[in-house]
Amino acid sequence: MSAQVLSGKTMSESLRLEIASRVTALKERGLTPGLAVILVGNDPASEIYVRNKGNGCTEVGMYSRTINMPAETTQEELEAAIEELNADSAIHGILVQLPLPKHLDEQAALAKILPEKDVDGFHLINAGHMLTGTEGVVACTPRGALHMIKSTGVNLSGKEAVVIGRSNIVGKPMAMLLLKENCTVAMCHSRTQNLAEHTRRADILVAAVGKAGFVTADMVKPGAIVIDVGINRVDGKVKGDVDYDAVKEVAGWITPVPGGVGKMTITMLLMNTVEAAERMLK
Ligand SMILES: Nc1nc2c(c(=O)[nH]1)N[C@@H](CN(C=O)c1ccc(C(=O)N[C@@H](CCC(=O)O)C(=O)O)cc1)CN2
Repeated sequence: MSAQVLSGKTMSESLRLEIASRVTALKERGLTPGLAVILVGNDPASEIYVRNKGNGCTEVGMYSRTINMPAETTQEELEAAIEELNADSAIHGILVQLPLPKHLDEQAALAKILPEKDVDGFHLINAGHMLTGTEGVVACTPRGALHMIKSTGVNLSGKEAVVIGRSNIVGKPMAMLLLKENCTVAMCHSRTQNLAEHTRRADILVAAVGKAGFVTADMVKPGAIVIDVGINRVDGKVKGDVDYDAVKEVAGWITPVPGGVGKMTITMLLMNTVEAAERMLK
């Protein structure tokens, strides 16, 4: 039997209704949640994501501001822009769109964002909360992926989860979130030996590799939840890390690309921003 498709579009629509009603409640108390996005340079994909973030804010009734900075921006200029937003009471969430131009120090810039305004969850304080399982801001893509996994209704406790990819943005936080759900988690990466032996044991398989069609049907346990975080451009089309058509025939649940986890990323950013604003009133 073919897998059930977990639609990021459908889940985002209902989550955005919830976010919009929380924004309305905040506005009734005199606070309009505000998100600031810093974009350095003119990477075409980043420009689209940043525009979609602004449109998302408008859709749920939030205030948004985009700070466009030239590709030659210095570290000092970038950090000064962040400091200004830290001090701005109209802004509850700040994010620096990644990747940054090569000459800039990403970690140093992220460290300048006030942890309570870090709606990407990339600040070391929030990464530490993730590691210790304490309350902090959870990175948007893994948070969206976990929401999709939970939507299956499968009891995650004790299940085998395999995450392929060890990035700070997706792989590592994803593994921590699954660990918090009491999964037995394996993190696989480019040096992992006998990768398929690991993936075939997975009840939950998360692919964040960055290679189109990398996960093939023979690597998947029948009935598994397969979450595809990959966004690869092939011949002008967006493809995931999973060989979707073949894996769909083996898995129990699967996320499509496009229209899967990617769609949830911006929705979870809106969720993190409304939550940051709510914390201001507590
Ligand atoms: N500061 C950040 N930078 C980056 C993040 C992030 O979470 N914070 N993630 C990615 C880019 N990203 C958001 O910024 C993002 C990627 C993909 C999507 C999305 O909707 N994907 C669509 C397909 C999009 C396409 O056609 O290109 C989908 O999967 O349906 C949204 C946001 C790196 N940088």
